[in-house]
Amino acid sequence: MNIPFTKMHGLGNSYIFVDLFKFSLAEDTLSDLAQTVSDQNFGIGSDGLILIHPSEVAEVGMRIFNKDGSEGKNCGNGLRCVAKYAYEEELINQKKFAIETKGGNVTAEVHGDRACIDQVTVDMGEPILERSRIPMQGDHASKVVAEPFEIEGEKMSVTAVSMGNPHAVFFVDQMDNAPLYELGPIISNDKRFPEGVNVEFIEKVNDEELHFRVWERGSGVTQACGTGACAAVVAATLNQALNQDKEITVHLAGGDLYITWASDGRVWMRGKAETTIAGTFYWER
Ligand SMILES: N[C@@H](CCC[C@H](N)C(=O)O)C(=O)O
Repeated sequence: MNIPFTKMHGLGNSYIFVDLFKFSLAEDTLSDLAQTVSDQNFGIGSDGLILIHPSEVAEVGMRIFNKDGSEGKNCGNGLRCVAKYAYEEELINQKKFAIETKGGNVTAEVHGDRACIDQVTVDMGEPILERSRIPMQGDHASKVVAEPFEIEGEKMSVTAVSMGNPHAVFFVDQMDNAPLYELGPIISNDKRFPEGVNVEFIEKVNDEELHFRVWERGSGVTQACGTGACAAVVAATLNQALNQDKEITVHLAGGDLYITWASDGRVWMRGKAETTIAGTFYWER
């Protein structure tokens, strides 16, 4: 099979995008395809696969598959790339439009000329804080804010936020000491999170900046995570480390994202989206 693709990234969080407005893929191939294209030796090399598809409830739809072939429900960096692609490729004519995800619909606005969209703002909607909707085990209606969390003998405290996908946020005094590789994969698969979880370590720099590192469910350490950056700002605000309504600069390994948790409850994300290669992937399953 010859599959036309575009490789794009948001701050180094890279995905192989297949445009299902122009090409079709069978449902039972998607998980294998995600694993194959993501492999840097046998495929193209990426953090996963994103499908851009026609939607009945929005102008365009997005599905995200992680590197291990599991399907996620949302992807902040992917959304900015989908918005750039949809506008540049003339799937959409207006600069502001809705995108369907399995974690809910969002609204994106592209900035720049059709030939070159360099920034995208996304209204990511309201964070979900009830434990059962993260989902996380325990008293279902309660919020998980600075809750004691013991793992591998380490006593930590967790704040859990869903941005359509689950995030467990941990604050550290110094990012260099964050146990990203040691505890990231263990927490991500811990049974307290029945669907797994994206794991973020956050260091507060000042009232307007956070340092951020992530272990993504299904993909491992990545350069950036857009939904994770949103969850981090929500978690920092809930822990009284930040004020609502202020744009916060989140410093990720691959660059900066600008996140606002507005007092009407909605989370806004602004940042870059970039295209690196387009081509054809030859795949024999
Ligand atoms: N990189 C993404 C999130 C991708 C999905 C995630 N690994 C999950 O399984 O929930 C982002 O930018 O938000």
